[in-house]
Amino acid sequence: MGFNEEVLPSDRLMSNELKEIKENEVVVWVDPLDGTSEVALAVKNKNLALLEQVTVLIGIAYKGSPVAGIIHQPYHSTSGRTVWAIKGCGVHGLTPALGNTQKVVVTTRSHLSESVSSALEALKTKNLADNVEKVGGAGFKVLKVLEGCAAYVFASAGCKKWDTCAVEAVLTAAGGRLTDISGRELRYEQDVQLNNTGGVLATASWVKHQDYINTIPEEIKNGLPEYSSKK
Ligand SMILES: Nc1ncnc2c1ncn2[C@@H]1O[C@H](COP(=O)(O)O)[C@@H](O)[C@H]1OP(=O)(O)O
Ligand SMILES: [Mg+2]
Repeated sequence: MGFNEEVLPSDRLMSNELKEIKENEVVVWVDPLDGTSEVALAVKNKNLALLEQVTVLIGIAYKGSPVAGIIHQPYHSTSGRTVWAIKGCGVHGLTPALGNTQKVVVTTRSHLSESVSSALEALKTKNLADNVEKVGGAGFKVLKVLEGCAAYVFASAGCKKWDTCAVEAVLTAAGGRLTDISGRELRYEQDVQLNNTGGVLATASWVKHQDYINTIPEEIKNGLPEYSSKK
């Protein structure tokens, strides 16, 4: 990727801050097919309803933080939809929910483990999860959070930076938050570890992210350390 230096510096409308961006400070994280297991299952079982859970994710990070994201959902309704956000410019393609009567938590459909189940049980006891829905894909789960679910909880490693960059940008623009399950920020520099080894916790704007972090037991958090090297 490169900038067309003949065009950008001559654009008088562009702020100095934008002109000073260096190429190596920008990383684009792409997941061309998020929800791979769901595609496979949809084909195998001829269950086309599962295709709704498939998304294409494009996230742009600047100095390690997501600043823009696109979540394209090709099988939404009859013609698909594209939900996108740029930092400071709001969310487009969907109107984020401002609250809900129930706190529904979405989690993995195909990568369930003991730590995921234990984290969900702990959240239930503190009334942070009235119901749990198991659906596929990081993109689809964050769309569910934007549309009225309280949180997306994945207390397990395995999810990658390309699964979370775009969705974090869109969720943050809607007032929500996405971190690992210990509350650590996810980093998106080009040499960062690819796996989100600390799990994923995404919350809607109308719940307290910190309540979810405080409630997930320490032994689960300790079982999901973060590594600094590229994995
Ligand atoms: N153990 C794993 N191995 C590979 N990918 C994983 C794993 N766990 C999660 N993911 C990725 O994170 C996304 C969210 O996980 P889940 O649907 O299980 O909640 C998945 O769609 C998958 O991306 P992908 O479908 O692009 O391979
Ligand atoms: Mg993916």
